[in-house]
Amino acid sequence: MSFFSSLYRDIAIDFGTTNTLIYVRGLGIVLNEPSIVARDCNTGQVLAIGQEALVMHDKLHPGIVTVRPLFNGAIGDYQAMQELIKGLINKTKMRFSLGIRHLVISIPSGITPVEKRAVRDFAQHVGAKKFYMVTNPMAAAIGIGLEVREAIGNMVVDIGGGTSEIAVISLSGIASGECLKVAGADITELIIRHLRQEYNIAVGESTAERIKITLASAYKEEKETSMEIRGINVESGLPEVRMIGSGSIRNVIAIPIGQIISSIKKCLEALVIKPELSVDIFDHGLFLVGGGALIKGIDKKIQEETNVPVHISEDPQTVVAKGAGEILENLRKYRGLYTN
Ligand SMILES: Nc1ncnc2c1ncn2[C@@H]1O[C@H](COP(=O)(O)OP(=O)(O)OP(=O)(O)O)[C@@H](O)[C@H]1O
Repeated sequence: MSFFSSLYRDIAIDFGTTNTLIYVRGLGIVLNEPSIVARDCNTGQVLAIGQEALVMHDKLHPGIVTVRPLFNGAIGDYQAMQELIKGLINKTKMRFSLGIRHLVISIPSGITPVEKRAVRDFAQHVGAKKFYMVTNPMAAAIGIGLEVREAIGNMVVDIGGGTSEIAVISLSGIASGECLKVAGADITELIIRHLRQEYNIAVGESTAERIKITLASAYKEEKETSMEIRGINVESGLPEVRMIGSGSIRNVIAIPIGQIISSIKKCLEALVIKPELSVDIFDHGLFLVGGGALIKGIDKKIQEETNVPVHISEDPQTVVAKGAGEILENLRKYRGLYTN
C-alpha cells in the first residue's frame, strides 16, 4: 500500500432504523449510536445527532424537532440521512484521513430502486471512491460466520427496530425472503398505546423501551415479573405510579410476534419446491439477529411454532455491521454478494 493510499479509510456502515454502526477497516466497529437527528425548528440547523439527539428526543420543547431518517425500512428523510451519517463519520477518528476509499453500506432487503439510487448518491456525496451495497440478511449471515457461498440452506431472521427481515441464503443468493414492516418500534408503540387505554397513563418512548426490555416476553415465563412505572394520568394530568406485570405486556406483544412468526412460516413454505434447502434449515436451525432477538423467550416461541431449532447469535445487534465489515476486509472473496 502506497503512502497516499494509506491516508484513505475504508469503512462499512450498518444504517438502521434505531441504531447506526460504523466499522473501520483494520479497527472493527468504532461507533454505535442511535439513528436520530435533532434540528432547530425555525432555522433547520442540526443541533445534535446520535446519542445527544436521543437525549433531546423525549424532552423536546417546541423549538426542537427530532427525525429518524429511516422509517420501517424506507428512507423517510434523505437530508437527515446525510446529516446523520456524515456527522457520525466525523465522530469517528477519521479527521486525519484524506477521505473514504471503499464504502460498504448494508441496506434493508425491501429497499426500492429509488432508495438504492439515493444511497448511491449519498456515497458520491461523501466522496467514497468505491461503493458497495449489501442486504442486511446477507451481511448478518456473513457476520455470524455462515457459509453463504456454499450449496447449503441457511436461514437468518433479523428483527430490528423498523423491519423484520427473513431470508434463506444459499449459493451466494437469497432463495426465499420476506421483509416485514413490523419490528421493535411497533412493539414499543403498542406498549405506549396499551398503558394509555388500560390504565389511562401516558409514558414516553424511553419508558416504554425500558418496559419492553425489562418485562416483554414472547413465551410464558415460569415466574411472572412486574415493574413500577411512572407516567402522567391522561385524565387528571397528574403524575402517577403503577405496577405493571409481565403477563399483560406478553399479551400486548403477542400480535406483532405472531406476524413475525407467520412470515417465517411463509418463507419456509416457499421452500416446498426446494426440499433440500428445508432439510438443511431443519438440521442447522435458524439464526436470530437484531435487537428483537433479545426479547425474552422469542427463540422458544419460534421453535415451538415452526419446529425449527433457533439460535440467537452472539451480540445480535452488531452482527450486520460485523458482516459488512467482513465484506470490506475481503472484497474479492465476497464479490457477487454485493452490488455497486
Ligand atoms: N433487550 C431487549 N429486549 C427487547 N428488545 C430490545 C432489546 N434490546 C434492543 N431491543 C430492540 O431492538 C430494536 C433495535 O434493534 P436493531 O439495533 O437491530 O435495529 P436497527 O438495525 O436499527 O433496525 P432496522 O434493522 O429495522 O433498520 C429496538 O426496537 C430495541 O428496542
